[in-house]
Amino acid sequence: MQQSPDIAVVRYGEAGIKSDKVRGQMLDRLAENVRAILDDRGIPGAVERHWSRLLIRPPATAADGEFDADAAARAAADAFGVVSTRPAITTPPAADALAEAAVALAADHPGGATFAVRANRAGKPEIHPFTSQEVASEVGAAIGDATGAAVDLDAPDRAYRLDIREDEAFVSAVEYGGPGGLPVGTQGTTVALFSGGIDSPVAAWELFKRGLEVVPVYLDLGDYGGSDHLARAVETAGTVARSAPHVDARLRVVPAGGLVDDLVAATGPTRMLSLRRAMLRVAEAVADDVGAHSVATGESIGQKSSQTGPNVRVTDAAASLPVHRPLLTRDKPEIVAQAREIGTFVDATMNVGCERVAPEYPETNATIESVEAAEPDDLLARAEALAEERYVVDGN
Ligand SMILES: Nc1ncnc2c1ncn2[C@@H]1O[C@H](COP(=O)(O)OP(=O)(O)OP(=O)(O)O)[C@@H](O)[C@H]1O
Repeated sequence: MQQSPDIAVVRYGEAGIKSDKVRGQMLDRLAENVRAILDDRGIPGAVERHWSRLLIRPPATAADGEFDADAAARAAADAFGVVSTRPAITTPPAADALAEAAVALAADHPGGATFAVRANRAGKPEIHPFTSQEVASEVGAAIGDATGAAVDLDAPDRAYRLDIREDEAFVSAVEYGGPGGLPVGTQGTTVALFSGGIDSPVAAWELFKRGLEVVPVYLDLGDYGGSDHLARAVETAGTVARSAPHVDARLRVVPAGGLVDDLVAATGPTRMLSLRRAMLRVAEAVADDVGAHSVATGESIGQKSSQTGPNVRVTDAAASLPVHRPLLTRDKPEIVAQAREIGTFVDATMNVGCERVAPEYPETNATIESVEAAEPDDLLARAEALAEERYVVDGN
């Protein structure tokens, strides 16, 4: 019998609790997304939908030993909608076969580590001559005999998992956590204002996580921006898009230096609000072109003067599409921790971009009237027109 993992088992979350029709559509999409990640990373694997899991098996064309179940499981764990993945050994659904596979996996059981066996059985009860609990203790006894390790059912150092179905079973000792959420492509498209700083990449990641296709838009602020600022945006956009390689999430760059220069010359305390309003209009114009239903930012309430409650009202008044702010209620340390975790945190804080455009004494409690009175009359129309000048930068 096979003694090393020959399959990757993929568990999904919320898609599984939808109505049959919606679940079917979501799982087709999830399977497609996992295939795209495997292709993008050059990992062979045939993705199947199967009962309450996706399975990744060796492709029909794979030579012996060419399929790397662990690599497939690790890659699939990046797909939005996936809760966890496990490289596993396929066995017949019989207790002795399950025990043999588990003992094979226990060959590298760390010395002194405790373990538990978790069994999950589906199918008609009469098919298997055991309950989940009975088979778990039988397999547990075999692992204990082979390794001398102690059982800890509450907080084991390692869990051996048995996924038992009517005609086959899967035994695993390793589990990779996925992001959860919904499969990308199931919730339409949004245009995200993307500076490449700490917040907007995390916001884009959160939007992907809820199944949206994200089109990132960067405004090049001319003398207030800089090539390193743009390079950072390209790099972080590429990092976020790695989990959805079949979606066109390349950075759209809009040359906005002239508009910013004029805004700096014309405005004082309300400048950042006018800039944010112009940004929203650029994003809306792009949204119209790409068929997006909304726009998004990385703003968090009260984090900056332009993001106070009253000021958010003023910026939103320039938009007609819904403005999504996935980080609205998040604290900065949490956002920083998440940026590190998803790989978008950039160490050097650049003193470029919005920080340099900001006035010395920014307004924190603006009214729509005061902002409109200060900003150039043609600002929003000019912002819409600028969207036409966008170009695409591919970070990969
Ligand atoms: N140059 C830019 N191009 C596109 N969007 C931008 C740009 N600068 C800011 N934004 C958008 O405006 C939001 C608020 O920007 P601001 O600089 O005030 O805050 P921030 O918390 O530093 O954001 P970030 O960390 O995302 O740069 C950003 O999250 C982003 O959505």
